[in-house]
Amino acid sequence: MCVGPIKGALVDSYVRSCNPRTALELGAYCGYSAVRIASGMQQPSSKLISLEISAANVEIATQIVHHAGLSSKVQVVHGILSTKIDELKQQLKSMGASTFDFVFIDHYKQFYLPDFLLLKEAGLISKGTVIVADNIIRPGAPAYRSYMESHKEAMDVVEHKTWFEYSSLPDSIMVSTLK
Ligand SMILES: C[S@@+](CC[C@H](N)C(=O)[O-])C[C@H]1O[C@@H](n2cnc3c(N)ncnc32)[C@H](O)[C@@H]1O
Repeated sequence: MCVGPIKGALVDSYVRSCNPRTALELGAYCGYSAVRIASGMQQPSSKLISLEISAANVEIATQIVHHAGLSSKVQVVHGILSTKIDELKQQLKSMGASTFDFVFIDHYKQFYLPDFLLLKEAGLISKGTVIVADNIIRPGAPAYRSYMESHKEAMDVVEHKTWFEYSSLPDSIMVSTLK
C-alpha cells in the first residue's frame, strides 16, 4: 500500500527541509510516494531513483511518474539494493555526487536494517543524509527501530507517532539524520 496522505505530508515536510539533489526510495509500488518526493525536490537537476522488486509495479510506477510529468526527475529501477550498488554509484557519479541526500525506506520491513547497513557500508549515505522510514510500528520494523534507538551517537533520530495509511491504527515514521 502507498504511504497515504497523512504520512505523505510528513515525508513531504522532510523533503522540503532537506532539499535533496539526490534521493533514493526503496519500494516504489505504484509510484505514489515517488511523485510526492520528486515534486518536492526543487534543486535543478535533482533526481530520485526508486528501487522496486516487482516488474509489474515498476511498469505501473513508471507510467504514473510519466503521467505526473516527472520522468526527467524519477527513475524507477527494477531490482533490489544488494544487486544495484555499482549501478547506483555510477548514477551518483554522473550527477557529480557520491552519496544520497535523502532516502525513503518503504519496502519489505525485514529488509530495512540490512539495507540501511548496506547503504552505509557501500558509502552511499554520509553525514547529513536524511533517512525516512515508514511503517515502524505497523506492520513494524523492530530490528531497524532498536538499531536506530541504540545508535544515537551516530544519528539524530526522531520517531513521529502517526496513523497507519487509510486507517486509525497507530503507526510511526522514523527519521534519522547521519551525524
Ligand atoms: C509499501 S509498498 C511501497 C509504497 C510506496 N513507497 C508508496 O508509498 O507509494 C512496498 C513495495 O516494496 C516492494 N519491495 C519489497 N521488497 C523489496 C526490495 N527488497 N527491494 C525493492 N522493492 C521491494 C514491493 O514490491 C512493494 O511494491
